[in-house]
Amino acid sequence: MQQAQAMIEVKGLNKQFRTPVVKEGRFAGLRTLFTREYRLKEAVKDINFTIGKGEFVGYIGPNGAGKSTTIKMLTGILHPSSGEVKINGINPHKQRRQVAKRLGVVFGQRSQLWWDLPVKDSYDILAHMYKVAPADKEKRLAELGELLELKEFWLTPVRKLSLGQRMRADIAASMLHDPDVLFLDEPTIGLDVTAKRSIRGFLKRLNHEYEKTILLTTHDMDDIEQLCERVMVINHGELSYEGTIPHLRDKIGLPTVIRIAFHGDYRLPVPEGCLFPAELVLDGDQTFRIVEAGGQEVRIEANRQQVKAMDILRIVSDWGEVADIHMEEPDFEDIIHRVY
Ligand SMILES: Nc1ncnc2c1ncn2[C@@H]1O[C@H](COP(=O)(O)OP(=O)(O)OP(=O)(O)O)[C@@H](O)[C@H]1O
Repeated sequence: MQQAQAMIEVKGLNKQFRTPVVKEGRFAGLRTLFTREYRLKEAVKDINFTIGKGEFVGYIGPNGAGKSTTIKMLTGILHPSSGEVKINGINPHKQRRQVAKRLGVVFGQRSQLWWDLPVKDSYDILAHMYKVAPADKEKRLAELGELLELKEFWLTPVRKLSLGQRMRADIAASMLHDPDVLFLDEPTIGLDVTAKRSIRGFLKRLNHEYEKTILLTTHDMDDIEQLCERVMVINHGELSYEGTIPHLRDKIGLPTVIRIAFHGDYRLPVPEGCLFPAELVLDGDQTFRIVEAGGQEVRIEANRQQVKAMDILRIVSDWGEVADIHMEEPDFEDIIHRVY
């Protein structure tokens, strides 16, 4: 298999912050000023990863885990304490301007557009700042206008846009200079379900059709599940997981819940008066658990890596006449909660 061109390369990345220890008691302010005692905060510890061209990768972790610190080092805003970052072969700290040309950044919580100006005027200013040639600007705005459906609010001042429109306008702004890599920070925060769905649709198209490499930080696990093929989890400054979402599901191994409704009587293969949950061992050491049985419904839990859905169906059909069967895969939020 051909290896994708590396777009983001991070090797042995560390960032420590030195913050003054604040004294307590009388004259605390003065004593803090003069004692020069510092506390070291290791915000990012020996992080290594590579993101290939055209990948859509999630970067997640609890509050204060080190996500923003990493992104700031990737964009060249922060200088690493040690380690190396390359964006399409360029070092963002040493060649910040060249890297800025290759990067687009979207912050869900703040806009890069001018609040009182019509959307179109913000694009004129940004195109000028990024030195985008007028013909290229017109071509890109025509494409982005169609992709992100900007025309309906082209002449509206940014402060009058809905949050969903503002996010679309901001995504277009980040794309104006045709960057290779996009950093998205909470791009769907505060949006209603319809606006979220449309933003996710646009982001998918940017990734698939325009081959943009995207690194997404968010606390919205639906964004991650629906958009990212790969996820990196950072916790206390260290990468605690890196891989695909299905692999993460398998690794955490939360069970699938299966609800079976029976027509009429059914007989469970457990002793009379047995307390639930009851473990059942099948051929070949596979196990699943009957968690609850009441009325016409039985609830079981199984690890789908061990027990196939067809085996479960075959087994429960021996207990009685199955009227309905319903499977609930483990919730992604619950899986992530285990990783955090
Ligand atoms: N300039 C700074 N000076 C001192 N400590 C800092 C500084 N910036 C970040 N930190 C600390 O580094 C750690 C990582 O912070 P960071 O902002 O990277 O976390 P995060 O994962 O982005 O969190 P969130 O999800 O809340 O945005 C935190 O403990 C934070 O308090």
